[in-house]
Amino acid sequence: MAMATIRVTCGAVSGAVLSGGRDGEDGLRTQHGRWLRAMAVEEGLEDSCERGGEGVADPGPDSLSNALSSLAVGRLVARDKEQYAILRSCLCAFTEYVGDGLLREGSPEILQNVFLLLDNCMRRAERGPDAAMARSALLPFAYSGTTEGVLRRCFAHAEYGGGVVRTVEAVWNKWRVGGQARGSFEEVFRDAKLGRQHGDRSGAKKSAGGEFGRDLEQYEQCLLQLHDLYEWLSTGGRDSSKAPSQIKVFHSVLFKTFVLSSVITNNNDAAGAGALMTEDELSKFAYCQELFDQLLGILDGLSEGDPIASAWCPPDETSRTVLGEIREFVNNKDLVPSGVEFWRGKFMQERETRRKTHEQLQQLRGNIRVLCRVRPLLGDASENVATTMPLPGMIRLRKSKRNIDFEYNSCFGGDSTQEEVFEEILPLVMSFVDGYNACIFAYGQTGSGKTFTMQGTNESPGIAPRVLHFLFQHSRQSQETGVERRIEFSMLEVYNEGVKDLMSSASHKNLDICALGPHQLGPNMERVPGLTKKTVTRVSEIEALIEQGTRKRATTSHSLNDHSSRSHAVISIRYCDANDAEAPAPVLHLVDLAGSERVAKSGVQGVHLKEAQAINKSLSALGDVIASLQQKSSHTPYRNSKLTQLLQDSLSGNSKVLMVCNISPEESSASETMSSLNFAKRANQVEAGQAKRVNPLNPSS
Ligand SMILES: Nc1ncnc2c1ncn2[C@@H]1O[C@H](COP(=O)(O)OP(=O)(O)OP(=O)(O)O)[C@@H](O)[C@H]1O
Repeated sequence: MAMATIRVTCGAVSGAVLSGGRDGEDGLRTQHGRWLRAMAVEEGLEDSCERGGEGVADPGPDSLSNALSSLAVGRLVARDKEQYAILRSCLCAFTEYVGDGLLREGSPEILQNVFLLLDNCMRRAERGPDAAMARSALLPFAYSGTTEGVLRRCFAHAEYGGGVVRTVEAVWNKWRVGGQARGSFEEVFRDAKLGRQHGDRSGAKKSAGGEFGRDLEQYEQCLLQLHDLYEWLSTGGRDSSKAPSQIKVFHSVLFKTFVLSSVITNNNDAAGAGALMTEDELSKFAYCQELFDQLLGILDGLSEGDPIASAWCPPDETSRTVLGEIREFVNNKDLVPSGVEFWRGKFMQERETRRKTHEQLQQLRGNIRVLCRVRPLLGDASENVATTMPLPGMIRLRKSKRNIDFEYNSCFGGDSTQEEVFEEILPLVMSFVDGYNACIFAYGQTGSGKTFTMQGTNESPGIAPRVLHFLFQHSRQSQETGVERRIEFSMLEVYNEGVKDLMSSASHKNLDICALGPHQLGPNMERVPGLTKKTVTRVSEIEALIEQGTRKRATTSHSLNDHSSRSHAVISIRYCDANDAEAPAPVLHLVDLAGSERVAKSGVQGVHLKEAQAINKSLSALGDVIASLQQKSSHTPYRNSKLTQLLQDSLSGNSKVLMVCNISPEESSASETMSSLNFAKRANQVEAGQAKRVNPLNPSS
């Protein structure tokens, strides 16, 4: 319905061109006819002018009107050379009028229509089945230096009203995108204004209704162009080689549409809601906005590698700002773009491929893998949430009204289960049973779910008990194939820079850490000599051991967590060859770090303040080690804390390492969350190198 109305209106535009608008001086039509006749003679088209019905003196309103309205709606029958020739003559005539300064204050419609047609010609010449013909017929004319000169003169007529200026600007911008014009619109416009010989702005001011009408006409043109572009973009079989030229058109149409839509909206608002628009105009306006949204939706969903996405690069800052505004404008609305699903699917597919490739590369380099887990909201469900997961593997943090995106190997939301998390770390556990050292450490603010993830509860067991269950299963299977395994379990804590054995029934005395460097420790040498190791043979023993260790572990209550761990807990599991006590066995460390919150925020004092300071010292030492590994420094400061001395074997390339970054979703925790996410990002960049098998317990794997 909307499209039919547009054609009628465009016909009226052409009619205005032919009748010379409101010029009325010495008869534009006569002059026009004179020019056209000369052109027609030059082109050898006298016959067709005569066929127009009004003789050679005037090519006839019908033929020209038809040709112009065809052009205006972008429906020119291209194969008709004759039509192009007439159009070309017509355009030449109008342009010459402008060039000769014959168009004065009385002729804004003509000026505007000339540019509409110019604009349309350029569009026709850039695409469509008859592009080649249109190009040869029109482009030399439209892109010629003469036209640039004419455009410059037109700026001098800017006082005809905002509508004309905007049309000129849109045409000019299109030229700039095509690399045809020199200088920016603003510069040329300013120059033209300075060089203007006469002109009375106030006298030439148009009524709001007049300008508004012209804006709508242009808007209709945009609508047609947008419609074509939308169809092209949303078709799966579109030809990607045409993407750059399509995007050029797209840029300028979007720009123009945006300018026009704000002008129309402003005009309408100024005159009272809906006052200037008829119902039909409103529906056109809405249709245009909808198309516009859909186009942007498609662009948003394009993957990085898509030729359109790479061509979609705003030419300068101004356009970038305009595009930013367009996006804001579109994002404010609650539209579900229909054609977007296809592109979204494609995008997700490509993203997944990219993620897998990236992961393979990380494995080759021996990067620390990072898994991020968001704790569900606890207690006050009305608290504002600062974290979302817009895409797989991505965490978005909203902080100080800004969105910051972080990408990791995998991310888990508040509704994730312990099973899902274990499934994600299973490849690492498989590597461990295959003979590699491994380390999983949980990092995060206090109360963010580290202990829940690493140890869990009886109802919802975490990583440690699940790993042990898995090892029991695995050892049973290998027994069937004649290989006997033994599982050794130890648990210690680093508390106030002392190392304590959590499995020992003896007094809670501190243990020493072997001073040898990471590559100096022999295969069966102990990093913590004297640490109790329990051989576990039954599933039922596991829970009891973990519970015993956890009971002994230092916890306290402070303002952020009722049962906060004030120490770093390390569970170490050895998977040994039961028949060969001398055979080197791989070790898996499961590290539940103490909370990384700032001392002031936890609100502790006295002895707990000392604990907090020790935690901060060791975590900042861990941060220094990570930074040094990330920067590949020649020296890594493992010795600065007990925690880093303990973890040096895992971080120095002897192990496969995975970090779980636990975060709290609440807005009030955004600063702590940000620092955890940054820490995890740095850790993810660490290339520790490929770990080697300690002992190929399973040579076939
Ligand atoms: N994914 C989850 N699902 C359900 N409850 C959770 C989850 N993560 C954490 N919790 C709950 O949140 C609270 C705090 O979790 P937890 O004690 O594991 O945090 P923490 O990071 O270990 O804290 P701290 O560093 O102070 O020891 C606990 O009551 C825990 O049960």
